[in-house]
Amino acid sequence: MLEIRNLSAGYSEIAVLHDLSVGVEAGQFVSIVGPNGAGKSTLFKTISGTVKPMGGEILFEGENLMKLAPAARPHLGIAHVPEGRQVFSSLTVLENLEMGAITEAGKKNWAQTLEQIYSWLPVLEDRAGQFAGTLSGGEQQMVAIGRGLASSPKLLMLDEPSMGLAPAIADFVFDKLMEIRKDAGLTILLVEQRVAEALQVADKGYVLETGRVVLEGDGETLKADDRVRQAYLGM
Ligand SMILES: Nc1ncnc2c1ncn2[C@@H]1O[C@H](COP(=O)(O)OP(=O)(O)OP(=O)(O)O)[C@@H](O)[C@H]1O
Repeated sequence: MLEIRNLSAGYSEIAVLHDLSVGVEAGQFVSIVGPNGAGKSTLFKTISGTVKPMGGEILFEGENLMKLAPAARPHLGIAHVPEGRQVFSSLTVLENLEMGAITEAGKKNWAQTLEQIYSWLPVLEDRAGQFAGTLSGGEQQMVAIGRGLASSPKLLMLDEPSMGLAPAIADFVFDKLMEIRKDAGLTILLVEQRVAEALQVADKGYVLETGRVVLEGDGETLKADDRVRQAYLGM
């Protein structure tokens, strides 16, 4: 579904991603883990189009994303749930979800999608009329995920959904992602600093360090890898 080949990207001529290749097949749950500053968010921004690549290729269902404006990419079925949630604070929960339904597929399936979002994340129905800025961090993360789902995507990209959340709430978010993926047959690309949890749920994982893929493999194997255990799991 998503094929990233030899990608280089960065800011003002300074490369942050170097010759990076990542593949995501339809229906897969793929996690990208790595320390602060490794380039995880930059990778997502390059896929979404807010960062311009310096070289390489990004293909989504065979289509060259680099030829498409950032605004066109959600319409192909790519949803980006950004780091730090970025909910619209002065809009209600429902209005935030509606903002996600900007794509043709999102508009067409809206009633059904909203029902499905509420069944996965009932707190959003309970708080539909509440201003998003007044929600807890965990609830705001649900809004951000719900807003991504509202576009009826094929690929849901989540940038550190556990950031700033208590461990129990973070676990809840991971469980929800598994449930949504199973129910909707959605493809998920996750960026996370919670390495153990992210690899636990993943079919495939990549370890990113200073903008390069240093390890890749299926989630279980990577979690058991000595280098991962020592560097990220404190074992
Ligand atoms: N707008 C920007 N302008 C210049 N440099 C940037 C910009 N955004 C990020 N960087 C730099 O790019 C590098 C990678 O940052 P990025 O946010 O992609 O890492 P990350 O792996 O997502 O980190 P974190 O887990 O802390 O969010 C860092 O050195 C960062 O300082």
